[in-house]
Amino acid sequence: MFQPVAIAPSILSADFMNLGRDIRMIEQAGAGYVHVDVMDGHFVPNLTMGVPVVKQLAKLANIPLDVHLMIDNPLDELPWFLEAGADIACVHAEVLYGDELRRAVDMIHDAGAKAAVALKPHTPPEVLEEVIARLDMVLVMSVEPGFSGQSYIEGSEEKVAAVAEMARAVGNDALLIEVDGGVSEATVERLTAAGADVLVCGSAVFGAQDPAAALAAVKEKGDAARVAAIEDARAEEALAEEEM
Ligand SMILES: O=C(CO)[C@@H](O)[C@H](O)COP(=O)(O)O
Ligand SMILES: [Co+2]
Repeated sequence: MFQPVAIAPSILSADFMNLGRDIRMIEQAGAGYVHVDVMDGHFVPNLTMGVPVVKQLAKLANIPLDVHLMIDNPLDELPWFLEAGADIACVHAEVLYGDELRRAVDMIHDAGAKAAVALKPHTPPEVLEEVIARLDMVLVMSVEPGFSGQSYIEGSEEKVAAVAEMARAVGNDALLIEVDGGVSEATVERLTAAGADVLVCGSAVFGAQDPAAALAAVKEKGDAARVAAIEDARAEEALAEEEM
């Protein structure tokens, strides 16, 4: 069944002096989430925003906050971000060892939020094996985390397809797959055709002359590619049945 894609504009690329105005603008343009890039200067070489800003964003936004935690110590800091109002809390698999990934997912769910795990471009989806059945979202990074405005890493859509296959195999039909990094009108179609549900857009939206129109254009292309992928799959099924 067709489910429209959701756009999650990254507030990191917005005007920090006018966050309320920019949030209203993306809400009116049809954004599904506000993507919040928290960077600690350790896990990534950039320092962005912390708990007080997330708290203010939670007050401003009428759509869910999707908080991408690019931090070294998520188990220590998760409680603060959950308390601050993260609707989706997304931790990086690369800094969680042994049973820590499972504990992070439990901590997020116990706080009533949705649990997401992010994978850097070189992290294989197999690291999700133990938790994928219970996850609400997987974030596939299509650039090295740290900065907005980077170019999409070609082939990232293959990881999206691999995550979609893993979710199907464990029966997690509700899992959302989010893609983050270099998503634009030029890259969205291959991503949604591969199974992406949520598209983070930083520079493609806030760097455009008309951000609302840019958001709508990415969404329109993503939805169209999704419809086409469903139609292709149906046609293949019908052909296979005829041949039986
Ligand atoms: O998490 C990150 C970068 O680490 C992203 O959310 C970017 O901030 C998205 O920006 P664009 O690549 O869309 O410009
Ligand atoms: Co991000």
